[in-house]
Amino acid sequence: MSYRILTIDPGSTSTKIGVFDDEKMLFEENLHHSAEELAQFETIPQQEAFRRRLVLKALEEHRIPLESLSAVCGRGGVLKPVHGGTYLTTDAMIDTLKKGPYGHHASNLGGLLAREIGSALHIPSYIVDPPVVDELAPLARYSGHPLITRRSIFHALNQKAVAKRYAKEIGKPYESLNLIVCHMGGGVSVGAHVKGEVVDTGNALEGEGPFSPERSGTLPSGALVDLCFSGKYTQQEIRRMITGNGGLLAYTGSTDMQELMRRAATDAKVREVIGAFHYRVAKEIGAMAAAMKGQVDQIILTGGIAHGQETVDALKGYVSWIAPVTVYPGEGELLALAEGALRVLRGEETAKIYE
Ligand SMILES: Nc1ncnc2c1ncn2[C@@H]1O[C@H](COP(=O)(O)OP(=O)(O)O)[C@@H](O)[C@H]1O
Ligand SMILES: CCCC(=O)OP(=O)(O)O
Repeated sequence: MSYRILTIDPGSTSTKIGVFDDEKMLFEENLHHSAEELAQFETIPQQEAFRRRLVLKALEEHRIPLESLSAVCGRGGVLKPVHGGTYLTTDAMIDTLKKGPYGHHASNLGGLLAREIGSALHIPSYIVDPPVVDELAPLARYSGHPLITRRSIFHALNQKAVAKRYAKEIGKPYESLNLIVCHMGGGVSVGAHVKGEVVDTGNALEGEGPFSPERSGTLPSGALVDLCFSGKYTQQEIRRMITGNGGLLAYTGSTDMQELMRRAATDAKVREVIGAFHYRVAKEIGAMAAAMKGQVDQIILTGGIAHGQETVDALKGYVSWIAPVTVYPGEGELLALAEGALRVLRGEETAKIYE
């Protein structure tokens, strides 16, 4: 039996979609949304109908009859902490994605879009490995103060997908390996994958880990408190410094690593900032190696920035003494969504229920 899956990966400025016949991609498209288009919506969930119309238009343009779809699978979202796997969209999930009690992120739209399109067609809708996959070991939850517990919010979908891809390529089960996966895109996350579970990572969405193109990562807490109470910034402005306007953007005015690499040829300041980015990412990989007591089979670099040879070379220079390095540039999120839905449709896995 063959299945046709519509996959949807919403980002802050685009919605990536793909249609798969089983594992074979029929097409993928990156639907860009301008700042003006999105400015008409006050909240992320309010963008759902606008993005849905564009998704349905793209299906029409690619001559995919809606009745030919077997299931819809979206990337999402910031839910309460859950274990990895494929989740059926439920009313409880939709309520959380709309209200955002655990956080707001464009991926919240993945579940909302999947559910709306799926229920109109009377076909199942799912999400797979949302960013809130939480498999942290007990010790990894300690922050340093009992009022603050560390959270696992990371690029779970792509990290798990590349880790499983590596396992498949070397012919071993994912559950038998110790891997450090480093995702470098608009956000950056580093995960310690021990025998199939991400036992340590951080909140890559808000203020933990290395800085990224648009996020500050961990900041010295005393200095941050001083900024918060300086009277110069609103709460929203501080939050934007941490997520959206932090990291490479704050230092250089750009989130585009390719552009920055070009500028670095003649601009010593930009060269140093890129050097600091590599240094900070490498330190996080080292921290995960320590958490794994040095028992690391492989380090995997992934995300858009892993396309850059300078970054790959710089990181190898810092961390290849820990373990060999494999590079899977870009992100396989659409295929990972299709595979997650297929495992359930084929009966290889039971869809989990978000309560
Ligand atoms: N060939 C490349 N070399 C270096 N950086 C690259 C290359 N291609 C893309 N990037 C960088 O990857 C980043 C975007 O990564 P991506 O995974 O697409 O992010 P997201 O999906 O989170 O928006 C940008 O900073 C972009 O400049
Ligand atoms: C860390 C949560 C997921 C995330 O940040 O994704 P993006 O980098 O795509 O925004």
